[in-house]
Amino acid sequence: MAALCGRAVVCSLAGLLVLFVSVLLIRTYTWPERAVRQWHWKEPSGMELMEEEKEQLIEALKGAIRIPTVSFSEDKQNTTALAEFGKYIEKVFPNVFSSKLITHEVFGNYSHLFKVNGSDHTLQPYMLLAHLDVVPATPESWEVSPFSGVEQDGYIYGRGTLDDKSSLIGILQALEFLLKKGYKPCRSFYIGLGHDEEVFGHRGAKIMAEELKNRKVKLAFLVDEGLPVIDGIIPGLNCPVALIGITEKGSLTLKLTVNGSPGHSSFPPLESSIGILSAAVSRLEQNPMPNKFGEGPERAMFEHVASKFVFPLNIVMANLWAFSLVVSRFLAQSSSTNAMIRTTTALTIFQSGIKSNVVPPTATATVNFRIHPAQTVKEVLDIVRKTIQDERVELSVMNSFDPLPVSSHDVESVGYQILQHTIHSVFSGAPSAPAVCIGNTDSRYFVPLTNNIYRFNPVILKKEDLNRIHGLNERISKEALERLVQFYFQLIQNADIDKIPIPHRATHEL
Ligand SMILES: CCCCCCCC/C=C\CCCCCCCC(=O)N[C@@H](CC(C)C)C(=O)O
Ligand SMILES: [Zn+2]
Ligand SMILES: [Zn+2]
Repeated sequence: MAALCGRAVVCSLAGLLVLFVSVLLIRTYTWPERAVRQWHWKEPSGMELMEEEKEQLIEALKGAIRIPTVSFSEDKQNTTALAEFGKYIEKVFPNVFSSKLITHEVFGNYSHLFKVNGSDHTLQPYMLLAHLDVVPATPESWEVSPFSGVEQDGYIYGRGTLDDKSSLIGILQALEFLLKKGYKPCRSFYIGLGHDEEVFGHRGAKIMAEELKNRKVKLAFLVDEGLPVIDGIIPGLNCPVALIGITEKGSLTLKLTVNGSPGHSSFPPLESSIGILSAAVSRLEQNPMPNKFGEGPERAMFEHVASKFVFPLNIVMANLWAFSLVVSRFLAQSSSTNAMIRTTTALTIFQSGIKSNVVPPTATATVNFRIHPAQTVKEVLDIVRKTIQDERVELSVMNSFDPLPVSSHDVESVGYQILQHTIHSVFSGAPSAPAVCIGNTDSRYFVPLTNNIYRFNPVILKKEDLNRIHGLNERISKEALERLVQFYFQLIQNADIDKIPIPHRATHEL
């Protein structure tokens, strides 16, 4: 009898195992199935750049890099360089500045807004954004001078080659080439070039967005800087994947202050302001914010590209219902993937002390949190207070905003589809996936103008290149720059698609 029962249990377990494995395999090899509306795309013209055009483009970027448009802080920018940059683009892109189709305005002295008037006024306009300011660079740590625009081994080096002068030059150069070829857009579009993105964009993009809102402009979609085409960044993902930022994380910057008792270092207080503050920031770093994998759009990103993972990770990614815990733990291991799954905590400034034998009265620290889409500023603040648990540490909010709304990214979404189609054709069939942009962009000021904001940088980035952004030896290959221009060249033409998509056939596609 016992043997019979034992056999029944074994059989049931075996049955369950077979069922489990079948579900995994079915979901892996038939899912995700998404009925994709196929649109009638017109073939954009002039995909290949001529040698002369390539040369013009490379020189245009090098010249832009040589103008040190550095933003140090909101009140400290290289305004001479910002003004020079305005004159520079006017010289390098004469057709953009003289075309009868285009109007040009300057905001906040150094930001530029262009409107390219299309022929079909029934189509809602769209907008391309980029910025001309850059973060500072420490020349002594670079292999080449950061503002020399030097070319080495097929790369152009310099601050801004990735963030964001490449996109700025790419957009204007694509438009310049199109105008030269006699192209006239159907759909109107705006180009916004902010001059203070790196220091919050209050005088550039924010003012431009407010003015467009006053003019009652509504945008079909907006494309700004953001996530790249990642290559080799997620282990096991065996092809380049374009990440389209459909939302961006919120941000909270806190100043922590401890006022202690100052005095002679020969009879120090039992607890100094530095000691109390150090313990507080250490607690914040040692206790990361909760892992939120699966509660925001990051889960859809992995599902979109599940089939591109190597075996057996393809099975794991297609079955996050079963494996999300293990995947989230795995993603927490590296800084770039960790940023996707939780609110991050970055200790960025620590200040105290003036002399080795003086116990300082005050210690301050700045902590910057990037808020996961499933959390809010308020929730993060509550966790911070509970984690520090020390009344002697005063908290003050320097700036904060909640995560941005999630833009539409379904088969009916005109902007997303235009972007996805353009990426597919320019990046040799690379799949794209909706994702959370971990940094903040000027595009957040345009939320009142459109529900469809996409943050995408049309450049392939490898793991070893990630730290070049805002880091040392920032560079772009000449090939990548050409591809970036082709991207905008095609995007502008693809955006002329009719506002009502024509159903063609349904298929299964990423
Ligand atoms: C699944 C893991 C994929 C991880 C991919 C990570 C790729 C990271 C590459 C680029 C980072 C995105 C950068 C987006 C633009 C950020 C621009 C910026 O620096 N903005 C400032 C704004 C601030 C208000 C001054 C910022 O600090 O965020
Ligand atoms: Zn940028
Ligand atoms: Zn930046």
